Amino acid sequence: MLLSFSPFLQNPLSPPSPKNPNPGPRPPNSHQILHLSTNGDEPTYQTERGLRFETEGAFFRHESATGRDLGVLSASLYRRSRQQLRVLDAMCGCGVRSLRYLAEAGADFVVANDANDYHRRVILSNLKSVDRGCGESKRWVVTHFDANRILSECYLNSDFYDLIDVDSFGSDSSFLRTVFNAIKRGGLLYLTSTDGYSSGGHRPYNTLAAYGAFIRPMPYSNEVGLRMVIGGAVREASAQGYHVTPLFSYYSYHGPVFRVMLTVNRGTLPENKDYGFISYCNQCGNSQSYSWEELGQISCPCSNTIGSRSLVVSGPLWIGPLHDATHLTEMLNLAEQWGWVGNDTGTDLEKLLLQMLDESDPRLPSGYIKLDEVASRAKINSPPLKVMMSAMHKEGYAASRSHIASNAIKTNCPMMDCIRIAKELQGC
Ligand SMILES: C[S@@+](CC[C@H](N)C(=O)[O-])C[C@H]1O[C@@H](n2cnc3c(N)ncnc32)[C@H](O)[C@@H]1O
Repeated sequence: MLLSFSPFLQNPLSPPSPKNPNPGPRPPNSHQILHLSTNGDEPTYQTERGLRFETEGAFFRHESATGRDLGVLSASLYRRSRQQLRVLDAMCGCGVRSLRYLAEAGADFVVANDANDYHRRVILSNLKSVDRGCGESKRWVVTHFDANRILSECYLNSDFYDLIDVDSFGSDSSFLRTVFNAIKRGGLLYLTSTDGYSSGGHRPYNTLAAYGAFIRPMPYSNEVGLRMVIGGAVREASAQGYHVTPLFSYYSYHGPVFRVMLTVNRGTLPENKDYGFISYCNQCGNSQSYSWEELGQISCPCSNTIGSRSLVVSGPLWIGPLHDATHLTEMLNLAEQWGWVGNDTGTDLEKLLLQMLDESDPRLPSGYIKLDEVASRAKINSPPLKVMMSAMHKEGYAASRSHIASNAIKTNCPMMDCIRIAKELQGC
């Protein structure tokens, strides 16, 4: 049951006023016990981009630093263009993102929320560090609500956010019902899913039940995973009178993790032409995208039709661009300005952003072609990626690396021509 706050109580999310320094009533389901280190150990500290914070007992993964970097870059660009940034970090763990949105993106106000109030001491300690120990700040508040509840409260209190970060365990889909009503027009939604199993297409009916999309095994299932996350947001946004546009989409094999940054705007799109289906033909290796209107025409150049076992179809999912090239360029410029290019979080951010920019070429279709698959179909050794790409470019095809798979090419070159080019390169 959804509990709403009494109108006589302060909205738990509003910053404390000088008259009422208390950030709000404690949630009915939480308690005041602060769990300090029980074994007498010193708190464990981590450092990310020069910021020091505690993680004791809370969920924290160093491997997610790149995802946090990308989020902070987008948030900072938003802050610069809109002159304001109110963030709801709906599942903050130890509060590292909240800390980074405050310290690096210049957020004006952050709600650091995590259902688990066991983390309270750690989150408070981390956020206090942003004010250099000056005590409770007007710039942030720590809460311990279920994410769906806090998102619903935002709507009921007309308390809207410029950026909502949903960093859930597993699928993000159970938070999509409530999240749109808590976002400002033109605001940002940063979604994360760690459900790599569903995008693999091994249990399509389970995926259909959970996501409303029927997903079959395809060689580029990790890109399908990103398209599933965006597609879920497209569907739910549309049902609630909004539409979303991806700014960037990021897959990391640490997890695996699927992250997408979306802008949310009011109004459904009349056609939703980027929400459709992808087919993959196991016989010839070609993929194609289809709108809803084209559903009855699904077939393959090798004359496989939908009834055949080897032609599989996944969807509905996002079949449009994974990134906004202008936004990526701005992120790259900002990363350079901040001295963030280089390898200090384990991922070369410059290389990643450049790869994502290459992937933004509008001529490139959904999916990618793995060179192992080309080699196996051509019955030759796997061709070198750079040589293969350059040969494709010479023939006028669009071709780019994929940030998702190191030995794969995103291209509009049909598999038949990939095989021919690979053979020619090896003198076959
Ligand atoms: C993946 S972790 C978040 C990590 C954090 N954002 C970071 O970058 O380090 C997920 C967090 O969500 C919290 N959580 C799980 N279910 C939740 C829910 N329904 N509402 C709010 N928080 C939830 C967990 O306690 C956990 O700390």
